[in-house]
Amino acid sequence: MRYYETPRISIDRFVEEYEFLNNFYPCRMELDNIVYPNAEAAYQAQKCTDTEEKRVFSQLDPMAAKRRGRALSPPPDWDRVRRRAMERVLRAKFLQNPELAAALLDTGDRMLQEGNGWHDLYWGVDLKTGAGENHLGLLLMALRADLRAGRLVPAAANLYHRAAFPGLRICLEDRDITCSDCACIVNAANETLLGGSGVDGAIHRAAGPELRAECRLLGGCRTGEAKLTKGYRLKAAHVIHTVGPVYGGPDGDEALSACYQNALELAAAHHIPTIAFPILSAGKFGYPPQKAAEIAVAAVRRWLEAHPESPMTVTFSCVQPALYAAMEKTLSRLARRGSSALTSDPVP
Ligand SMILES: Nc1c(N[C@@H]2O[C@H](COP(=O)(O)O)[C@@H](O)[C@H]2O)[nH]c(=O)[nH]c1=O
Repeated sequence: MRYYETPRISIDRFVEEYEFLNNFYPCRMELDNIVYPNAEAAYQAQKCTDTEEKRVFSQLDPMAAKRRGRALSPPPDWDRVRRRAMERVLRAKFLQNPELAAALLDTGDRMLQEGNGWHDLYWGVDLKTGAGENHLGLLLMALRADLRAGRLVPAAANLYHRAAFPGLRICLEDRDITCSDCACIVNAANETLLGGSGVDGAIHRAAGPELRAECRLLGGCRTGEAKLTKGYRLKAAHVIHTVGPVYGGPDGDEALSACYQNALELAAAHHIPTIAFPILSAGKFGYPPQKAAEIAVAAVRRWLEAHPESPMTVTFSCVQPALYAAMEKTLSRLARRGSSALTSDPVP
């Protein structure tokens, strides 16, 4: 039985399908005219008084933001104002990402506790001893109550950027793949196909338990292979699950290319016209961003070029700034070579 299948009154770790409650969860939010890629970056930036210093955080992945924030000397009254700073960040995160507000409401009346093993007794509680003040959990529960009572209202849609590379039949977006408008999204699954952390947990949470029930019937999936299910509560009608390789293993790059090619083959066999990929193996499986980006683009290009008659357009959904930058660089280089037009517009 996996963590999220255990019947429970409280949610006492922000992992797997509850990872969206974690400040490391990738999601865009704007605060004081700066757009951040995750709540950790937005929070750590609040330690800076200088706007240009704050702006540096708009490009940081959560771990880099945490490290940089720790190295700063915070304002003298930080201990007094940090809870209020976190409240503003959480409001921005959930009100500007309506799908996350809905997921927070879906936690019902369950106690939210940021159980951790790194002895943060202010924002969370120690998983072993249960000691801690749990301010992050308390703020999330207060926000949930405000949402439920209608005192706070989420935006109608979230903000993201989309770069089109029409000559390549490829787009790049910096929004969460679970919000994709494509007919099919690709899940970076593990071999069990029963859900996990990262994008896998996010897709299972957004699709609902019916997805896990269908996945159970599939008998797992080997690295490099791809399997199709319905999308259930997702906007996407289908999900293709594929298992990328862990970085550094033998034949990993070939297996990674095979994931893209097999997913596209399966999509085409089901007459799926639009498909969104995350950058496979670039999260917990450890591929460096540039390498993962180059393999992703090369594999998709190879398939599209081999199928000129196919109506398929491919979107890469990429919420992490370092990965987005690597993808943009790789696609722009390719588009220039193909002398294709390049547009980049904020949406909606
Ligand atoms: N967690 C997350 C995304 N994570 C992205 O999915 C890819 C696989 O990472 P991993 O799941 O760690 O193996 C990787 O490119 C990572 O940046 N994407 C999204 O749209 N939404 C999410 O909630």
